[in-house]
Amino acid sequence: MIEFRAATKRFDDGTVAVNELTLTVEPGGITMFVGPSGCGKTTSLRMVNRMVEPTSGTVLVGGRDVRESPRAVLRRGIGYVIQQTGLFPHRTVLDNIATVPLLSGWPRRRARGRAAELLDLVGLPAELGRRYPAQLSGGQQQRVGVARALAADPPVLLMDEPFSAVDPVVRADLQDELLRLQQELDKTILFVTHDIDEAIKLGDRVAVFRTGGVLAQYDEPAALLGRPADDFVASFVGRDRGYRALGFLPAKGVPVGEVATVRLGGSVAAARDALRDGWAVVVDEARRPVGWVSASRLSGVDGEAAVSDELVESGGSLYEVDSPGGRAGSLRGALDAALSSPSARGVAVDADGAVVGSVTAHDVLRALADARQAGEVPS
Ligand SMILES: Nc1ncnc2c1ncn2[C@@H]1O[C@H](COP(=O)(O)OP(=O)(O)OP(=O)(O)O)[C@@H](O)[C@H]1O
Repeated sequence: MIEFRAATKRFDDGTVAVNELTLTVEPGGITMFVGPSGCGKTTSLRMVNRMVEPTSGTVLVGGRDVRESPRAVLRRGIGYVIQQTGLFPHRTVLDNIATVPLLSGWPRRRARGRAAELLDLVGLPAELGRRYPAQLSGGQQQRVGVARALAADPPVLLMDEPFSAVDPVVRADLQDELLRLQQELDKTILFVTHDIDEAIKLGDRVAVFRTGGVLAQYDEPAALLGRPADDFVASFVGRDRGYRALGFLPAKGVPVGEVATVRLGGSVAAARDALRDGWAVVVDEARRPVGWVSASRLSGVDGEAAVSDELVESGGSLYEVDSPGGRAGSLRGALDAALSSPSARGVAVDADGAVVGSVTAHDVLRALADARQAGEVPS
C-alpha cells in the first residue's frame, strides 16, 4: 500500500534525515514509526504526502510513485493529523471538520452532515460542533483533528505525534478510541511517536529508527519485545520487555480456579464461613467484584453486622477470560491480576465483568512454561 524504496532525504545543509529507507506498509493496519528525537520519523512520514521530496529513491502509494500525482490529488486520499491540530481558530468545530469536503466541492449541507457524523464517530457530543477550537479541551481538539482528517474518507491516514500534547489519562483514552475507530474504518495508518509504549500498544507493526535516519528494526510488537535486532533496539524498547511481551500471549491456557465470593451487604458471619485461605471476593448484585474481605479485617466484627464498604480492601487489576463477545485477556493481564491482588489471587471476570474465578502467579507461569514447551511462544 505504501512503499519506501531506498528513500533518502538530505537537506540543503547536508543533514541526512532519512537514509535509504526501504519498508512496505501493509494496507489496513497501523504502522508505527518510533525512535529518538531527530531520527527522521517526521521526514519519512512527510515523504508520503509530498510535504518533503526524497533526494533519491522513491515512495509509492497504492503502487504509484507519489511524484506522478499532483500534490492536491495525492493529499485528497491521505488524511494528516498533527500534534498542534492545525484547526482554524475562527471557524466552528463543524466547519473545521467540513474543510476538505468543502474544498472538494461538496454542497455545504452535505459537508456539514458528514462533519456531524464524524463528530459522533470520534466520540464528541453534537453540541460541540457549534463551538470554536479554543473552547475545547486539548483532548477534544485532537479528536476534532482526527475527524477532520477522516472527512474525505481517505484510505491513508498520516498521524504525527497526534497525542503528545495531552495528559497521560486523556492520551490513553485517545489511543483506545483510535483502536476502536480503526476496527470500524480499517484505514492504512502511519503513526509517528517517540513513545515506545504507544508504539507497542497501537502498532500492528513498528519501525524503530536510530539517529541518522536508519531503520533499525521493522517488526510486530511482540517480536520487537521478544527478539530485538540489536543492543540499540533492546535498550530503546526498554526495561521489563520480557514481562511486557506476555501482553501478546493469550491467557486461555491458564486454569481458572474457584474463588470464594460474598455479597456486599451480606452478613459478616456468612462472610466468615465463606472465606477460603482467609480471603473472599466481595461482589455486587451482578457478581461484579468490588474488593476483598479477609479474616483479619473481619476479626472482632459482630457477626450480625453487614459487609460494608469499610470492611472491603480494594482489589487488584482484573483480567478477562476468553468468553463469547469478550476480549480475552493476556498472560500479562492474568499475572498482573495475581500480583496486584491483596490475596495473591487474581480475579478473573467474564465479558460482563462478573467474577468467574481466580488465578495465582504460579498458575500463570506454569501456563507460560506449557505454552513454551508446546512451541506456542515465539522464540
Ligand atoms: N528543513 C530542514 N532542514 C535541515 N534539517 C532538517 C530539516 N527538517 C528536519 N531536519 C533535520 O533532519 C533530522 C530528522 O528530523 P525529523 O523531524 O524527521 O526527526 P524526528 O525523528 O521526527 O524528530 P522528533 O521526534 O524530534 O520530531 C533532524 O536532524 C532535523 O534536525
